[in-house]
Amino acid sequence: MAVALVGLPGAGKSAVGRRLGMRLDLPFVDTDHVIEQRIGCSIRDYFEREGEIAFRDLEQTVIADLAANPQGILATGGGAVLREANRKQLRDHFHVIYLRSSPEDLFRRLRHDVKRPLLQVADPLGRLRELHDARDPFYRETAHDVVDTGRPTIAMLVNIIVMQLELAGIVESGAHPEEPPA
Ligand SMILES: Nc1ncnc2c1ncn2[C@@H]1O[C@H](COP(=O)(O)OP(=O)(O)OP(=O)(O)O)[C@@H](O)[C@H]1O
Ligand SMILES: O=C(O)C1=C[C@@H](O)[C@@H](O)[C@H](O)C1
Ligand SMILES: [Mg+2]
Repeated sequence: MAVALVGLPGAGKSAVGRRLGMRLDLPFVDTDHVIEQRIGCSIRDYFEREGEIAFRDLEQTVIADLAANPQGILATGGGAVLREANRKQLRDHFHVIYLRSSPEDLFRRLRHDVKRPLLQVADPLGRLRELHDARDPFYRETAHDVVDTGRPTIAMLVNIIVMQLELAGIVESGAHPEEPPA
């Protein structure tokens, strides 16, 4: 069983993916972390040094490698869907969930962020709106399911996704009950 999460920067792919992996007792992999391990520096530094195309080439190689042996929960980079090859690899080898968020919600979450290279601009909200408009069709094209992240907490999103995976027959119904609140 392999699930991939797609969505804009800050949609919660890493945060939700990690918790989903714990809930389903599955390994969690984040393509951004795999890339950082390969390049030995932060994505932000790599972007500045080598440029976006070099980063996208590396991202495509990492996604192809992971799709050759799909397993667990995969959080993808926010721009992974920009290349058709990645959209196909993800859709063919994973059950893909689009974590959809409005640019305004993302801006609220990320306004103090300094790690996301595409948002280090004078008008990050405007940038998020542009990214949303440009990428939303690609996320939808890639995804088997769409989950709105505007109101639910991360824990609620994990419950919603587990329910969707049960309905799709990807996860056995009732096999992964919610942890009782501490
Ligand atoms: N539903 C949510 N409610 C509240 N906070 C959230 C929610 N989803 C994510 N966050 C918070 O927003 C921030 C960004 O989330 P996260 O790093 O998981 O995004 P991402 O989709 O992995 O982004 P990127 O594509 O840049 O890697 C984190 O601090 C996370 O805890
Ligand atoms: O939205 C994007 O294009 C990116 C998102 C991050 O996850 C990283 O993959 C990188 O910073 C590019
Ligand atoms: Mg992430």
